[in-house]
Amino acid sequence: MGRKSRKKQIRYSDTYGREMMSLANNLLEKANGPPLSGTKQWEEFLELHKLVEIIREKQIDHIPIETSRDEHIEEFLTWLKYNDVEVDHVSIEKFSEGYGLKALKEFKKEDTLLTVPRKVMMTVETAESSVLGSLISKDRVLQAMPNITLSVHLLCEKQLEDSFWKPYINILPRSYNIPMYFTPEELHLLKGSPALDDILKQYKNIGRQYAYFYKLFQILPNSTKVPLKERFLYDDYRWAVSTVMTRQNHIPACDGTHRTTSLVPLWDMCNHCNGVITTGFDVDTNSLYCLALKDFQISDQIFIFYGARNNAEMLTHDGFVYLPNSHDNTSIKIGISKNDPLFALKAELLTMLHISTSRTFHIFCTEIPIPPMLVAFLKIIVMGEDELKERLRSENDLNPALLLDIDHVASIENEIKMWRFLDTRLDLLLKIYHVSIKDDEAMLKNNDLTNNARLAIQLRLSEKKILQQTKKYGLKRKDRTSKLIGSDEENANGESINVNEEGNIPRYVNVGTTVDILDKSLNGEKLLAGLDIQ
Ligand SMILES: C[S@@+](CC[C@H](N)C(=O)[O-])C[C@H]1O[C@@H](n2cnc3c(N)ncnc32)[C@H](O)[C@@H]1O
Repeated sequence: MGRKSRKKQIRYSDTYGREMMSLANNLLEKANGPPLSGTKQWEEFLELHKLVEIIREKQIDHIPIETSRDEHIEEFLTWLKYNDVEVDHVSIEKFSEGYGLKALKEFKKEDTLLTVPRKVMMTVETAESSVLGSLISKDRVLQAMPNITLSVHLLCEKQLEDSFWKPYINILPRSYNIPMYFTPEELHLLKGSPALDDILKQYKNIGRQYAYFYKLFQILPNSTKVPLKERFLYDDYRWAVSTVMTRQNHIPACDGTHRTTSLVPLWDMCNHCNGVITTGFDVDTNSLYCLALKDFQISDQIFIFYGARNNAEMLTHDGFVYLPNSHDNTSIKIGISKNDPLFALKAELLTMLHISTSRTFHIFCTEIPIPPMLVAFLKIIVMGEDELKERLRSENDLNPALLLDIDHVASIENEIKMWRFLDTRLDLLLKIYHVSIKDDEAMLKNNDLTNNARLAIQLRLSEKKILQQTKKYGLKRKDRTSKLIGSDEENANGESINVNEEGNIPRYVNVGTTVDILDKSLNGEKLLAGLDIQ
């Protein structure tokens, strides 16, 4: 099928085999280490990376010369047609997002774009009935991890000259932009980003899996049909895992009892845009179907929506950063110190709201960036003893669940303290990046950046912008509270506390219920109701 290789059949020399086994043992031992964080995690990554690069260097001569994807498109379309996939209304073209589908006719919103029958899909079930089947029945890793099974299945089929899926495999990308392909310098640009932890874990996992399978394939009997004993390169495994990661879908298993992980030819040529999920599976026709998420004119690129992911997930699992991402968010970790004398009371109140005392929250790029759980957490973390005790008694209007409502003002002092607390936390997070938004914007103007470096900078910039917008939002709410209530005063800690005309600190305000205190001091203006925060 037009694939040329430098060496038709690789016969490993004894020296290569011995060296590789020693490197695989070393990699397995290192990658099996306990999870680390911070500087230790980065140092571990550098060690793993060094080892993996030694392995890649050793295998460089075994990497075949790949043909271009273009050369295989016609053959792929013929294969699809032969297997009952309707391909007359779309074509495969190159776009800025890589290859994608172009509309050859007008599609109205909700028209059927594609139907792909199960028989062309590569799934965990087809893996079980393939040359890999007997190994899956014995190996616990393959049994427990469907993505890995599908990746190894794909790799086996890639090695088999007579694979049913050869025309599909030939049009798959040759390489990816997911962070597993980044150099340490490119990854270092993500310092400060919460995404880095997941990315380094992903790198370690792939290293561990590669070493595990390398050893496993070496001890397979010579009679094995698994075609990976003779050739199992790190680059091949990384490619297979990346292919599955960026293209997989879940469909009902043949017997309908569970979902199975699958690769769906043609459907997986669609690139992503904002929207809603329009892909489903019709069990009657045993086909995946995909509807148009909007009108597409002739020659438009056909996009689908991959799902609500933030840009960190997009980069880690899909290899791109989507700048108009309406689901973008970033995470912020907050915990109550065990040394806080009010820890027990705060913990009790948080437990009533099913919030743990230390956790990660997501903040969004939406009009109200802060989710209800974080609102409650912020109110509780800055509460004084009396307020906590009163809330815990849940009397009158002080039901703890009200704390989840951003428009519920626990007390003016509490309101101001919570936004101030958040502001300090956000400042700290912004500082961890070491590079300002302005610097990032300037760096992105540099045309010499590698594609991976550009992606890393785009991600950290999008995260910082969310932190910055949230900071603005919090400060506006705090300032509005201060202005509406009266003059600013400072308590003994130098913190400003607001007093009303009578010189009292208003305590509890439920917007929409007990607004009397505010109504008195604000000439009837409702605090926080209808805030327009840009
Ligand atoms: C399911 S595949 C889509 C087909 C792919 N473009 C190809 O050439 O085979 C997903 C990959 O397409 C690319 N992609 C999809 N949507 C994108 C977007 N909006 N911007 C940039 N790249 C995108 C990413 O490389 C992603 O990993």
